[in-house]
Amino acid sequence: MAYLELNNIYKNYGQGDSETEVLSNINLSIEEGEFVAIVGFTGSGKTTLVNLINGLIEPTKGEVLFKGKPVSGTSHERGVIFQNYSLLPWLTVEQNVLMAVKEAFPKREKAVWKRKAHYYIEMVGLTPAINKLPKELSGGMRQRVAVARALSMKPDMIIMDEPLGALDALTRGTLQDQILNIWEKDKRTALLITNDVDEGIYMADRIIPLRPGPNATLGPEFKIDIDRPRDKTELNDNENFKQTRNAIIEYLMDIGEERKAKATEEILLPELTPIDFVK
Ligand SMILES: Nc1ncnc2c1ncn2[C@@H]1O[C@H](COP(=O)(O)OP(=O)(O)OP(=O)(O)O)[C@@H](O)[C@H]1O
Repeated sequence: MAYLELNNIYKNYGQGDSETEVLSNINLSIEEGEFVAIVGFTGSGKTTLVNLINGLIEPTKGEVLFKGKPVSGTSHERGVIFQNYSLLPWLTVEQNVLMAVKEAFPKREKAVWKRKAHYYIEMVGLTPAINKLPKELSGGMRQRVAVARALSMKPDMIIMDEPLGALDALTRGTLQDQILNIWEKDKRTALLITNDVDEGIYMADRIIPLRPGPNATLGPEFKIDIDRPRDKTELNDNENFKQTRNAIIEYLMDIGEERKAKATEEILLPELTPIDFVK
């Protein structure tokens, strides 16, 4: 039995004439302890996919199973790191993380909550900013709070919706390593949604492209056969990395071209002769 399973998922938005099928026949199976990355174009339905797995929305057709049971509603078992930091602006760094810890471990005592919160705040390097409000932090720091908050709930599965997209290269690299450390140390299962192929190759065991929508569906998977821990500086000289990267980029470019061709077809207007004006 797979840890997370998506079987024949379809998701439509709107009704009647304005109904659009955003996701079409999505099948995905992730084993316990795996790290899978989904790469996709802007607007292809990545967030819709995350929200379905998280239980925030329901599929129009098909089923999402987590540990063999249908997903219904959100759960602490699945921790999501969103692309916008979604922190509570009136709470400090410590309070934002504490709130999550309390929610995930309601029966523990205050000292345990504090210890857990401080552990994750330290891990993302924010101890010096522990009493600051979100508005006093940089974008990178806010995202680090969001990472600490999601991980502090000790979810069985970490789901990341382009969590690092807005960060500078250095902060992004540091956070990638912190997420990988946690994943490896605690043997979690992880799903990363990204538009950065290199990030996917550096972090994941498998990369699956999400073909552009409407009717977005998953493409063939690419296995990343590169030993861990991976060294970013050495990756560029790694033959396996180069080949995998080229294959994925070629595939994405091909489907990008297909999309462009389709777009041209779709905007062709019917022949309109303004008969009334010719008179
Ligand atoms: N609640 C909604 N109602 C109607 N349409 C929606 C809704 N949510 C998303 N969509 C549409 O579904 C499509 C996919 O959106 P989604 O946010 O899942 O894509 P995405 O790949 O995450 O985009 P981005 O990369 O820009 O974040 C878009 O065309 C979007 O306009």
